[in-house]
Amino acid sequence: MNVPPRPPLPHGPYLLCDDSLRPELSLVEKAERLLAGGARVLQLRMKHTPPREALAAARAVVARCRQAGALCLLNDRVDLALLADAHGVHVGDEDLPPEAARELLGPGRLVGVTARGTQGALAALAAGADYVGVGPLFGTTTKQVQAPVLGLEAFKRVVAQSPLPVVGIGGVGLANIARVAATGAHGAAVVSDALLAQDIAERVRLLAEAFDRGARGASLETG
Ligand SMILES: Cc1ncc(COP(=O)(O)OP(=O)(O)O)c(N)n1
Ligand SMILES: Cc1nc(C(=O)O)sc1CCOP(=O)(O)O
Ligand SMILES: [Mg+2]
Repeated sequence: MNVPPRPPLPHGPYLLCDDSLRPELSLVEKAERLLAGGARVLQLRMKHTPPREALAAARAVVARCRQAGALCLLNDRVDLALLADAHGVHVGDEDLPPEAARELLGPGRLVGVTARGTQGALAALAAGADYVGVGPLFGTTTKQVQAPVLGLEAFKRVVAQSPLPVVGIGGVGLANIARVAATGAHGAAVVSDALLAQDIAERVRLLAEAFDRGARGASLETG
């Protein structure tokens, strides 16, 4: 049986639709605003949503993403990704191992894995991952991360050495996303800078413009 190839991960801002910020907005409302700003990849991160509500939200958000031509990845939850027909998952050390995620999801969906450095990126490749989320790049208050802040220089080395596309995460926002893009990173994951903005859609547009500016600078540098 022919399985359609998994979609490529788009370059640029990688937006998290998270239930821990802006509780006055539903996850679907957050997703709609992120997508209205042109988000091309969205990760649905639900740490506080009960299972039945999470399944309904996953189905609704995946449907919105598909309508908008964007990818939807589920944070942690391989079961919800399958039930909601999402484009894939993102898993870290406290989740199912990436090999198991790949076994369940098959070859047609994306598996993203958290890495703290180059060794983690090499291990993720061996485990069948499609990309790595590398962080924390800068300080963040969105999550207590049990790993040191990398900073741009160390992050740039990981980008250069990683065999997989790298998405930077942690403290990324409009003030620094161009510099993240200038490292050659494939993407930059943003949670609070987008979701806490008064106009979420406009913030996503600005983040994408700034990422493109930084990436163009990087490609001029490398010829
Ligand atoms: C793109 C991206 N990178 C890293 C993470 C962190 O995932 P994880 O380590 O599993 O932590 P939680 O998000 O589950 O708290 C991510 N979500 N996305
Ligand atoms: C979910 C997550 N994972 C991280 C990691 O380093 O593994 S940092 C993080 C939160 C990022 O939020 P913000 O964009 O608001 O700083
Ligand atoms: Mg996780």
